Amino acid sequence: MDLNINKTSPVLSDPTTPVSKSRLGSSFPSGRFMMNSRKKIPKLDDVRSNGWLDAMISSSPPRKRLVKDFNIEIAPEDDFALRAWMLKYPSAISSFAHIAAQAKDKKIAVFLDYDGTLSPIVDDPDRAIMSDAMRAAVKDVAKYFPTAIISGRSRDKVYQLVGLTELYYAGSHGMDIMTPANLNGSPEDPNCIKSTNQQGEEVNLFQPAKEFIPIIEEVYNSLVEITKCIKGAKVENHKFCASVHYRNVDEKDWPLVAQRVHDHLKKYPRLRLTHGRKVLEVRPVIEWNKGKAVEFLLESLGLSNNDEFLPIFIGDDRTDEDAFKVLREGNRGFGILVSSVPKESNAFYSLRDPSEVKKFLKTLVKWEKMENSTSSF
Ligand SMILES: O=P(O)(O)OC[C@H]1O[C@H](O[C@H]2O[C@H](CO)[C@@H](O)[C@H](O)[C@H]2O)[C@H](O)[C@@H](O)[C@@H]1O
Repeated sequence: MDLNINKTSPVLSDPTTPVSKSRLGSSFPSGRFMMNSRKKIPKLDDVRSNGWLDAMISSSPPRKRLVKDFNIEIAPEDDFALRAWMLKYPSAISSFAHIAAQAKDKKIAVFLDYDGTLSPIVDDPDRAIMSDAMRAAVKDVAKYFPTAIISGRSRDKVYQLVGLTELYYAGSHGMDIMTPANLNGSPEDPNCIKSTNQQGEEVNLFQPAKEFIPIIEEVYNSLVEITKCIKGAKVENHKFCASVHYRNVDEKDWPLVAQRVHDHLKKYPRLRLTHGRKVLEVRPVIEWNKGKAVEFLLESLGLSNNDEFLPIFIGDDRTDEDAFKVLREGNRGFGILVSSVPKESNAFYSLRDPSEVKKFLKTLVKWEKMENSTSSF
């Protein structure tokens, strides 16, 4: 399908990593590895050599290690690796004094991912429910700091899961951002439209991939179709992107998931694929990601002056790295990676899991309250 891209669109005219070329190899024979009960299981050399399988295997800590992370059993070599990693990405809780020193005389802005950050990773994406205690902690944070959720899920879905009206929401990896209509500094952008939120208030919607809505709908339907015979596979439609989950697929069938998605996406050169935690994310080839969304929100919420504001982004996923990178490279603020196992990251600090995220958010509020009380003397 050929999309009619206008000049103001951030769509890349010459996509650097279209699914049909580059990383995935253009010589992939279509249908060669399609699942067919009468055919032998294919060799799958291509998905291996182009890195898809490695990326899929390393996309989330294996269950055995997660069990270790709950201190049930830690092998000495893992313990050593973890401690070495923690020196590079110190705990945001134990380093709080350092964070507070950086935030001195600045206003913190808080950006939060949802899955794996505010809610624990669970097998069924529809059951990734945030605890009441976490909701209360986020609500409290939003009383003191501008706070936004930037999720890979659709904006409606993440709002439904979080349910707090005091936050800003960006869904579909930042391709769907809602901000109040009355804000100063909302950029005059052709991708911005006026709308109303669920409370009937006027809002601005920034949707840089809106021309992709029909294609995502189409590809979602076909992905459902081509994965329906792979036990455990699940596809989600996030309006501006789609997710193919393989967490519940038997590991021996992961190559089939990869192959089917790969072969299918060859028909869509304007869509690309990124890896999340046991999920393949199908998204438009536009220059837009969570990092751009952070920049957009800082700008439109009037928080972009580095001398006045310190943005913090907390996330657990590869897609959060774009946000960490923007903050690190712009020397603006910093990322906090949520991980219980060593991972290379553009974040500065780490937290092990959502319960530590909650603790960090509470510490932030406590510190801000203290700062306010001492500054009023
Ligand atoms: O940016 P996020 O808010 O972290 O969203 C990323 C993806 O999160 C969800 O999938 C992940 O969490 C699920 C529930 O714990 C888990 O089952 C799955 O394996 C994870 O990848 C969501 O379902 C995806 O659509 C998001 O893209």
